[in-house]
Amino acid sequence: MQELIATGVSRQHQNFKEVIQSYYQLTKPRIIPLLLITTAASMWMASNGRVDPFLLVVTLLGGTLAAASAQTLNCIYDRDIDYTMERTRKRPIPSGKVQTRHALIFAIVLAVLSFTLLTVFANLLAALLAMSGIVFYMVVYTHFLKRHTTQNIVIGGAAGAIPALVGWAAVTGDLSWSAWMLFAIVFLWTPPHFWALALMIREDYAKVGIPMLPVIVGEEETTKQIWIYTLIMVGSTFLLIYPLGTVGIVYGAIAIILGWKFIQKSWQLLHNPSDIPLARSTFKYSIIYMMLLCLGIVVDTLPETHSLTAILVDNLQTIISAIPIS
Ligand code: HEM
Ligand SMILES: CC(C)=CCC/C(C)=C/CC/C(C)=C/COP(=O)(O)OP(=O)(O)O
Repeated sequence: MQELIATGVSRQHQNFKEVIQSYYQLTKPRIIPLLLITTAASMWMASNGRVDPFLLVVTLLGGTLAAASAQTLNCIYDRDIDYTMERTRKRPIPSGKVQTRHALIFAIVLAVLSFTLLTVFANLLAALLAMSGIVFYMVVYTHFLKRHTTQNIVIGGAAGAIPALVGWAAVTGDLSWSAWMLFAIVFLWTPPHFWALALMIREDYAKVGIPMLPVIVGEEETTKQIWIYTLIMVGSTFLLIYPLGTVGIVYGAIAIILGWKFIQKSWQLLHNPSDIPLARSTFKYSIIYMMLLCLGIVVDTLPETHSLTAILVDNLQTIISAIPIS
């Protein structure tokens, strides 16, 4: 009955549209697009810029269903703390809009649909990887780590990096160093992404006893960790160029500009650990960063970009000699 107290909403009083909206909210839909962007970038890399549109659609759909299932399971498991935290108490389960049992059925249906879709239209490896994402996020992150260690999101972050593997596997049927490299980039990006947010909402986590890093070690140590992870993560983005050679100079230029800005933000945060607007801006930037970096991968791997850069390089001599030097 406590489920119904948060907002006073009764299940009997929901119309069809509200029911659909409640199930939609269970999937934490705002996070899914970025997971799909990493999947898509990986597909572009794996296919040298020539992605089969049908495969792209089914893989992204399968990925969406898997992520939605994982998030729904997380909403079920965390319904007690979600009820207590300000930010999460209006979620469908703590607010009494969806019954736990129905949410569980919904999550299972989503997972089955995802597995079937990916197995039939992509391949078994992509399907198994998507399922491993659900299991890892649910069992390793949500059950074992989230409530027990400050390293929860460092290790648990691997779940959020799995979509990068799904994309590569869907195209090639196996995994390569480049797939693992994109996985590593998302993995290393997760701590700065999440800890910047956790600096803003640490009181909420403290209230429910979740040992997120800023709650346990304070702001200064957290910003130090954000700084270290940002440096390693930005450095790692260049390994896709050398030694892996999967992307080229267009991606390189984009990675330098985006990475420099991320480093600047983390540096500022390191010197102003209590600056909440700065933490917010770093969190928001982390999302834009990942979006644009993935876009950089897509643009770089397009055959048109290759032709254009080849023409530019061929004509570099002529272009340079045409520049008037006084
Ligand atoms: C263990 C790893 C991660 C944790 C703990 C985490 C945690 C969070 C939390 C708590 C929020 C705020 C959501 C809200 O206000 O309801 C958030 C927002 C967000 N996260 Fe993460 N995140 C993780 C990994 C990722 C990954 C891997 C991605 C995608 C590649 C991602 C993408 C996003 C996006 C796009 C938002 C903004 C949603 C909005 O517009 O409100 N996150 N994250
Ligand atoms: C391939 C596949 C299906 C992968 C799963 C990827 C996945 C669902 C990643 C989610 C990462 C994330 C937003 C965690 C927040 O959880 P939280 O419980 O800490 O957030 P909360 O405090 O908002 O509940």
